[in-house]
Amino acid sequence: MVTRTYDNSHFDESTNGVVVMVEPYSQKEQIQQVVYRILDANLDRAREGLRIIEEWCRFGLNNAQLALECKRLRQEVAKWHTSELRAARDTPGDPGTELTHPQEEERASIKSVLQANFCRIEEALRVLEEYSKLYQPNMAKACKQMRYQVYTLESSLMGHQRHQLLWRSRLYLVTSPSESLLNNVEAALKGGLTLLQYRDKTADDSLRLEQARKLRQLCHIYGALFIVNDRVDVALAVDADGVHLGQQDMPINIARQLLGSQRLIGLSTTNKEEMQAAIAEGVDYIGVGPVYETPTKIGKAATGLEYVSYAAKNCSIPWFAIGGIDANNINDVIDAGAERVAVVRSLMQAEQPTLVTQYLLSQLNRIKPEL
Ligand SMILES: Cc1ncc(COP(=O)(O)OP(=O)(O)O)c(N)n1
Ligand SMILES: Cc1nc(C(=O)O)sc1CCOP(=O)(O)O
Ligand SMILES: [Mg+2]
Repeated sequence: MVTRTYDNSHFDESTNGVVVMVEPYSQKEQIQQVVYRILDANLDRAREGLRIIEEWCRFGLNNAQLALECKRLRQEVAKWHTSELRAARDTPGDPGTELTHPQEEERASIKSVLQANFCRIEEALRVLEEYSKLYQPNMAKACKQMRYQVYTLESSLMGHQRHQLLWRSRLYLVTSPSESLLNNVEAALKGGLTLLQYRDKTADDSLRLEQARKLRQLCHIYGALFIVNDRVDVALAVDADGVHLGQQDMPINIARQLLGSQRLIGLSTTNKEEMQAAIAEGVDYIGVGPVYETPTKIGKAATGLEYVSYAAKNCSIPWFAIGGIDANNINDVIDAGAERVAVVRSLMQAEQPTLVTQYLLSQLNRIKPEL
């Protein structure tokens, strides 16, 4: 039976030139087909991932600039998706189509959808970069460039997401050491909390890291922002959304250099001068307090409601009234002009943190529900 020959190396002298049976493809061609299939599959993967991100930028964020950047990248990837590569596709013969990971079947939040798809695009571009070296070295160079452009897009989009959520957050839970730290925090997240700060002034670093990692994971599941108090190194180590600093902590410009422009930096302020300096230094939000004296921060004199009223009139960035605020006095703080508050004891010592979270949020949402 004669099928096909591709080169003279298949001529069999022992049979006097009678071709008995030849491989349908030479080994070189077979490898080439495999490379084409890999390129085709990963071009598809990168294009799909970019489309998923683009849809969020366009419909979720209404952000034309980010959507346009996705579209540009998608078209750039498409340019390399030639008919030659598409022709190598063999979906029925691909054992990978049945393989899914349980994590792919469920996503906890938009943030995880975006992160998973950025990973997918970046991986696909890395595969394309390596295999296209066997195909067209120009394509390898282009894929490398695109991968770096996707990293930049990821950083802008994730930074944008963080800032949006910060502006929308009205209640901020600052933790205190507790046996039921994770349970309390999860209960508050269930009540609608979107901003959490891990604060423990005495834990040793190994416990601090372990707790920070667990809290970050919880926040990730509930789509909330996770901030670390005082420690830029811990924030970076656990990939937190940002850090909260006080007037005596690391200077803002150094923290910014370490954290970059996409992570959040909050600063405590107790008077107008500190507020104006904080805004000038480019922090993302400030604490305004202590409104009332509080055993959680012994030795810091209360600023009273006047500073809250001043912040309401003069602060151009998100600010959180803090210090002694609870379900009984929150309306006084709101009446003085606060739209956002931060609490420790009210939630960390609550018997039902979910209900208290819901109550505090309901009071804060009475004013300007559109935030
Ligand atoms: C939201 C918020 N506001 C203020 C503080 C206090 O920060 P700081 O003055 O650095 O004091 P410590 O919390 O480090 O004791 C805060 N943590 N969060
Ligand atoms: C950690 C902290 N910082 C403050 C500041 O004004 O800078 S007040 C404060 C403690 C707030 O705790 P509670 O809600 O239990 O009163
Ligand atoms: Mg501090």
